[in-house]
Amino acid sequence: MPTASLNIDILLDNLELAIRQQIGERKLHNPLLIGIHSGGAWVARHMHLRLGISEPLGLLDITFYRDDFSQIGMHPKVKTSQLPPHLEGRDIILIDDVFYSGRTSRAALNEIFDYGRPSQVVLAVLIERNGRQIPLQPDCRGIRIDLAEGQRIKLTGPDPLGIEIQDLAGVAA
Ligand SMILES: O=c1cc[nH]c(=O)[nH]1
Repeated sequence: MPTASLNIDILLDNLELAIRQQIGERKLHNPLLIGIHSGGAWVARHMHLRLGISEPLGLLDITFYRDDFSQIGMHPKVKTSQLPPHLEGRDIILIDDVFYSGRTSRAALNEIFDYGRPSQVVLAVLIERNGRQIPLQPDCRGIRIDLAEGQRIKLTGPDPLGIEIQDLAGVAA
């Protein structure tokens, strides 16, 4: 059972504003938007439209870059990464839905740097929650929330329809 719901449109508005500020402050030139599969891809699609960027959106599947890859089973569901061949010197806005431990962002950065050496990378997330495990943090966020132990953020599809804070104790296994 959800204990609270978050308004997606308000979070998307906040994130768009925060990204526009970063573009100005850091003087991002012709930024390339990259969404992390799967939750980051829909957020990135919204930002891509809202910011009116004509270059196709980049998409990143971090499965092979996960630090727990050896433990995630024999048949991981892998989507293809779609990135321009040259990231050298580019200004990149890397987008995810939820920032939690920081490990997904670490994996995404490693993959990006294997394609080339960007000039700048800005990390933008719809929701930043507590629980960081490594020294990375987003530059832009739609909201920052502190969850209690045993709570999680659940995005309900499609696209998504809703964002709920759930008590894990109330979620069927
Ligand atoms: O590398 C990663 C990415 C997400 N979650 C993990 O535990 N490790």
